[in-house]
Amino acid sequence: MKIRTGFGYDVHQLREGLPFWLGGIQVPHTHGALGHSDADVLIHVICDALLGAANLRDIGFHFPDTDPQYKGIDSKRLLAEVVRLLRERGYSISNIDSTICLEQPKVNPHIPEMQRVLAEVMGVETDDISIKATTTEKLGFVGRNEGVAAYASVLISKS
Ligand SMILES: C[C@@](CO)(OP(=O)(O)O)[C@H](O)COP(=O)(O)OP(=O)(O)OC[C@H]1O[C@@H](n2ccc(N)nc2=O)[C@H](O)[C@@H]1O
Repeated sequence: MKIRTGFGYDVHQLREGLPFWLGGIQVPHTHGALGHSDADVLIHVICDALLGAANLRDIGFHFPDTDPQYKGIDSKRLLAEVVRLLRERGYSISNIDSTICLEQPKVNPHIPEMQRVLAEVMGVETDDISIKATTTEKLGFVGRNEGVAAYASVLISKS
């Protein structure tokens, strides 16, 4: 049995009037995330953690932000492809832990739905996906509501 860990980190700017996709759902807010795709920072860090665990480079390597086919793409499709890449190499996902760094809005009310949506995309149990949130006490770009950051760590295994 080979057990490997992976880690992901990503940031997106927040802009007024954009849709705020986070954890595979749209979160009601005055601002949304800016990006080439739907800019779902939580999905991106889970993708990077999974790719890193399997030593398959990173999300930008597989889905370049210069490629028109990814313009506005639903990041759940990127996640499904990353899971496919791991599965075809014999890896299974043990568990994921993540933290969203965001001053507002509160993420807690949306976490159960995010877990349900992401578990379905990845073919895992909701209990395998931990999602947490924190402010940065008004410090830095997150504290100034200029952006959203996220971190994820994963454990994958193959027999
Ligand atoms: C999801 C996508 C879909 O197109 O776009 P966004 O919606 O985030 O914009 C991309 O995969 C989002 O890739 P992401 O990796 O977050 O973007 P960037 O931070 O700009 O990095 C793009 C690529 O450049 C590489 N890179 C980045 C910084 C750096 N100093 N040197 C590098 O070689 C990274 O390894 C990555 O492969």
